[in-house]
Amino acid sequence: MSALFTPFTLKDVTLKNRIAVPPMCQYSATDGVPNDWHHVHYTTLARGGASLVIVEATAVSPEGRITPGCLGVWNDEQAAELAKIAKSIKAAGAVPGIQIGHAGRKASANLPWEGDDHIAEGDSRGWATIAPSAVAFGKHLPKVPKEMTKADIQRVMADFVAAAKRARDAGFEWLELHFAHGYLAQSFFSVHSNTRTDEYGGDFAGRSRFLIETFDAVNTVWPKNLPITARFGVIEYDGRDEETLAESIELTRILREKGLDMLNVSVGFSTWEAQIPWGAGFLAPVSRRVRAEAGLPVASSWGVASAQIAERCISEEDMDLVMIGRAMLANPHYPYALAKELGEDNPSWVLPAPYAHWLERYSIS
Ligand SMILES: C=C(C(=O)O)c1ccccc1
Repeated sequence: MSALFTPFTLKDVTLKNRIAVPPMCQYSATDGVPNDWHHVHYTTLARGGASLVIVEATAVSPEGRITPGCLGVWNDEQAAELAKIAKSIKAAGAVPGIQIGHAGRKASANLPWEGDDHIAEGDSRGWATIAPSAVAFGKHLPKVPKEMTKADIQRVMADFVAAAKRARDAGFEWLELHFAHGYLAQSFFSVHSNTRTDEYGGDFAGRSRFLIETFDAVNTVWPKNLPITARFGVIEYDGRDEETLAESIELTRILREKGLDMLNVSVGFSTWEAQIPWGAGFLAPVSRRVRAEAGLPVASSWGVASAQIAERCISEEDMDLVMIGRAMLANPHYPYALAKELGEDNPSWVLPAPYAHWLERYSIS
């Protein structure tokens, strides 16, 4: 028995193995409403043997989308379609998760394959962006956001709460707050983007306040028996990694004390000047440190694309779940291949019975 194919329980949710599909934007919605692309996409992923499928970054408000093609959960029409997706993921044998977020100063962008840059001023497809400070990300995202007022901050937090309620009522059983990748919450935490001088900026406590208050607010409505998690950029690869890691671990400890059940460890992506050491499983040592020093279960991702790396991440306790994204897009049945390579008994039964039956009965190999 491999470590990768052991169950994992958080609160009332038990995952059948340690393989999760992380949120990956599909940029395929209109007005934030899921369509056939999303229904087929998520059902296909869920039938592939992963234990948890997390629906992509779903915006808590129209302005919170990264692009006009992003999903939203700010209205009942969106929630009704998301409920169908949650039901399909569960029926396929995986736990339905969803990531809710706000893109902040990275919002109002073209689709990645249509420029990946801010929509030009005057183009009616775009919209005004908001952020902790009137500081642009730069490069392909030069738009200067409006500095958020206290009223803006309270409104966005209320949007997160409303989004969590809709996700709960839609049947999702795993919530991930998007606190990573240079989007709004991360941009409050990062010195690259937050130059505020009020209580939402400045020192560690000020830069953490939006994330803590948003977590607390969402935690009041999320069911106590279901996991509440966050994806958070704990490192920036910007030359000040030890300071960032120390602050990130401290913030994670605070959130753990307030009820955070798991951290999905990622990169901050707060500056285009980051020198990210891309490579197979490159975040595993960072994930290991956060897990040990913050004292909570962690997941992580990025380059976990072989049976050996995936198994090692779990068996050596670098993380408790491996988030396998791009390899799943390349082969949605990748967990089946992993089970075979790791010598699991009856590997076909990682897949749903209608598939496993045929794979086992007339096995030629
Ligand atoms: C579209 C992203 C997201 O939703 O977090 C993203 C952005 C930067 C790196 C990886 C993923």
